[in-house]
Amino acid sequence: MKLAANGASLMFFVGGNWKCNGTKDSISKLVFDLNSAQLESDVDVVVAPPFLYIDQVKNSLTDRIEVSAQNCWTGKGGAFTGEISVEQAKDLGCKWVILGHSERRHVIGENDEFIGKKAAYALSQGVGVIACIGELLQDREAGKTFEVCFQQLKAYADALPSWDNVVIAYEPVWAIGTGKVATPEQAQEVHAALRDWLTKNVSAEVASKTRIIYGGSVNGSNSSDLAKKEDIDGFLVGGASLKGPEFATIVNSVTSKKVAA
Ligand SMILES: O=C(CO)COP(=O)(O)O
Repeated sequence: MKLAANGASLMFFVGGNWKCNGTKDSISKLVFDLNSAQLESDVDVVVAPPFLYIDQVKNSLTDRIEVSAQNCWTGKGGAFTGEISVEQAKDLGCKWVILGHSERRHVIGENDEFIGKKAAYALSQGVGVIACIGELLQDREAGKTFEVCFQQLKAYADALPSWDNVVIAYEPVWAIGTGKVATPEQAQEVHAALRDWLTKNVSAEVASKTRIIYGGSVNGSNSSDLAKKEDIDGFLVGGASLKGPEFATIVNSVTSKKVAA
């Protein structure tokens, strides 16, 4: 297991990104299943419901699991029709916000600068950032995986005053929702390169204490092999996080990490 600068191990982190899925009824069932699940204690567990259901989830979900927003506005609220401010997400009990997700970059059209602004503002309000990055299939095929990921990481580095409350989520776009998971070796290679980039461009301390989690077709069958890799500090899960028992299996894959350490 990767050690923080102070010698303590990095806490495994598993997030469930529910995306734009669910109804009051299906979410109530999912919360029931999560509340009934046995979760290993040494894992930070977070779920990100759609905004409209955050209050319902906060009011019914065990405190063992923290709640994240899936997006936020770049600054304080006001005359921004359709937007949600960090203050509002925090008011409903969100401790985290997912930013820079590939669906926001490539479907909605958000760019690095806009994402960086959001991240800096969220941190300034005491909300942790799950900072997503990842290359498209065409980038990987053109041998540009590192170049693209480093550029996205640099945009965060340029915008953020501190990395204290940040988790990096490496999510190769070709693996998201496709059932085509990165192999443990492919994911490890990028995670190690990202850590190395942080060492050289931010600091050795930030590199060793920042969790780098993997996302893209993670499920209950592939999570333990991925978790064994040294630089994989957890997961950001989409589809499989909509099934409580399977999400619990992914959370509990931390046990294979402990064996591998
Ligand atoms: O986008 C993801 C998590 O943010 C991953 O989605 P899937 O797990 O459905 O591939």
